[in-house]
Amino acid sequence: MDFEPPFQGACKSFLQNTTKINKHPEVEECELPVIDLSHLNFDPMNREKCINEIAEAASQWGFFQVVNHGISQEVLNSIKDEQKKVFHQPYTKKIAQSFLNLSPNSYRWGNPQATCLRQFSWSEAFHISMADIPSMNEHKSLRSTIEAFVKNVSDLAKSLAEILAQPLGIESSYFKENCPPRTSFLRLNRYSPCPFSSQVLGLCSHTDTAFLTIVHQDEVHGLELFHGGRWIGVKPNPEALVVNIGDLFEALSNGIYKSIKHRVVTNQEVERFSVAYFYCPSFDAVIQSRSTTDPAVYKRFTLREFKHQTQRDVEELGEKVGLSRFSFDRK
Ligand SMILES: C=C1C[C@]23C[C@@]1(O)CC[C@H]2[C@@]12CC[C@H](O)[C@@](C)(C(=O)O1)[C@H]2[C@@H]3C(=O)O
Ligand SMILES: O=C(O)CCC(=O)C(=O)O
Ligand SMILES: [Fe+2]
Repeated sequence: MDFEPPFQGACKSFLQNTTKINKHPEVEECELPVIDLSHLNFDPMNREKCINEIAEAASQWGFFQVVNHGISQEVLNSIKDEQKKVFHQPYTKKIAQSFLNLSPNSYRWGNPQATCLRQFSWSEAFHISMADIPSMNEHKSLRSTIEAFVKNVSDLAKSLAEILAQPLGIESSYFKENCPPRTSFLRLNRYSPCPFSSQVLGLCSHTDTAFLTIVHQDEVHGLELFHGGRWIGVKPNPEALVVNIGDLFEALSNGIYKSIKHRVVTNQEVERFSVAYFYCPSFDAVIQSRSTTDPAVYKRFTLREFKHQTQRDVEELGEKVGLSRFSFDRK
């Protein structure tokens, strides 16, 4: 059987191997907390209530949805159309570095370092650093759509981060100082239909390395999060964007906000697209709890140290270990 996209090394041999991972059990779908951001513009009482809802969701779920987020449906639809066009190009074209004029290794299919099926991701992605967008000259409509999306989503990410910082007593200038416009990045995801959907994940279980991530998912089910000891499916809501706390906010908040494991399951028939904006600081930003009352849960680290550790873990173990590497409790 020929596979589109092509498999190199790892996945091919995992699939030929008779050892199977457990079939993903049917999961329940949930309505994540939905927060109406228009309440932030109402009277102070409504605003306060909305801020509390956001902080509550970040600590109870690590995930929530936002509506009236300020990004038009037109921009969201056009990013999906543009995504479709680039992903539907032949693999050999996408893998060529000159394709979108991005930095090396921006396009990836699966994760070649996976050591077993559980770690494999049946998906392809473009990582687009903000610094690379101006060079996407040959794909003008993709570039202008991405610019329109980024203009809106970066403001939204900053506002949400500032709101989340308030109850922690973190000064509102923190994000302005630590997250210059070029340090965040976009990940365009495509999950192609998978003939082995009961065995292979679209994106293996992970937490995000960011302060927070904003995801626009299409109407195809796939995103699941680990909550209350089980996997729960996030029902696609076309009006909403999904927001999740990343590792950096969990550390900064001294574990109050939770960076939750999530994954994407595959589907046999239909392809699925999503776009994720990872709100990140500069590499040398120091991530450290500001709590004056509770002992620090995590050691102080820079994003550079965190990324190097993740890279080492992915190379040696096939997956990211994440924040527990920096925990004071680590045995
Ligand atoms: C193999 C891996 C790469 C990844 C960490 C992981 O163990 C599994 C998911 C990957 C992911 C997906 C979202 C983000 O793009 C990312 C930076 C993250 O935090 O988890 C990547 C990781 C990566 O590319 O290093
Ligand atoms: O595709 C999705 O819904 C989520 C993607 C994701 O978790 C990621 O890109 O980190
Ligand atoms: Fe993620």
